Amino acid sequence: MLLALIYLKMTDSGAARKMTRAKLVVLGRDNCGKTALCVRFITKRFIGEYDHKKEVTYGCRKVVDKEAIDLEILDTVNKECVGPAANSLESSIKWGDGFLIMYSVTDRSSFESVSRLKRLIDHGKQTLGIPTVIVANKCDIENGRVVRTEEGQALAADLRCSFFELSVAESAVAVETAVWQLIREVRVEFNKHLLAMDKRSRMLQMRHALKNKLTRSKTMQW
Ligand SMILES: Nc1nc2c(ncn2[C@@H]2O[C@H](COP(=O)(O)OP(=O)(O)OP(=O)(O)O)[C@@H](O)[C@H]2O)c(=O)[nH]1
Repeated sequence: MLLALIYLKMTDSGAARKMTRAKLVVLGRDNCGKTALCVRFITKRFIGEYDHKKEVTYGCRKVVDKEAIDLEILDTVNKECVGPAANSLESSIKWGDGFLIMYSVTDRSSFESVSRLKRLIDHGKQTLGIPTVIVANKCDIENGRVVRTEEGQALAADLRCSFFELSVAESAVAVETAVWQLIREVRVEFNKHLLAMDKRSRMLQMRHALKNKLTRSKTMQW
């Protein structure tokens, strides 16, 4: 009874907290369409050619499921996993809350690098279940396709990631759907984390309150 009362008192004050910002990282082999996807998501426009060989972080505010969110989106450049590039990739992974791994259906080596990138994320975060979406791009180039849709689906199922096959060139909606899915998954993780923190802090408060109560009743007996 005493425990229940203390618990009720503490949960009364629990205000709903929302995720208001998130950091997303776009990974994938060169030329698979990472920059095109970031620009398409932010501006809704498709720009054919980009001249960037450096990492860029874009900032934007979007409303997803009626909740505003400030996003930082890191558009990485393709990195081999040796030397200083590996350190930079490691820090990008540590920085991010959610990951979008891209490949092009016209480039088998980009498809083959997906598993390696996912392993690096799992290793960098030291846990499984990090929000990760796999995007197969350039499905508009049907005659240049070398990776079948089913191969992408099977890989994503194997790695337990959401999967989208799309064309950044043809569909702003498809790009938005994929990035929104990632944001939703980041939100789920954020809420899980909050719950775990709340549970821990409630346990500590309960322990503290109980200790005080016991000390007081002992003092009264004297
Ligand atoms: N046909 C077609 N071309 C695309 C699509 N998305 C991107 N491209 C083209 O693919 C090329 C590479 O796109 P980027 O966005 O620069 O690719 P990236 O992954 O950022 O490349 P790096 O900066 O080298 O890492 C550009 O010529 C784009 O116009 C698509 O959906 N369909």
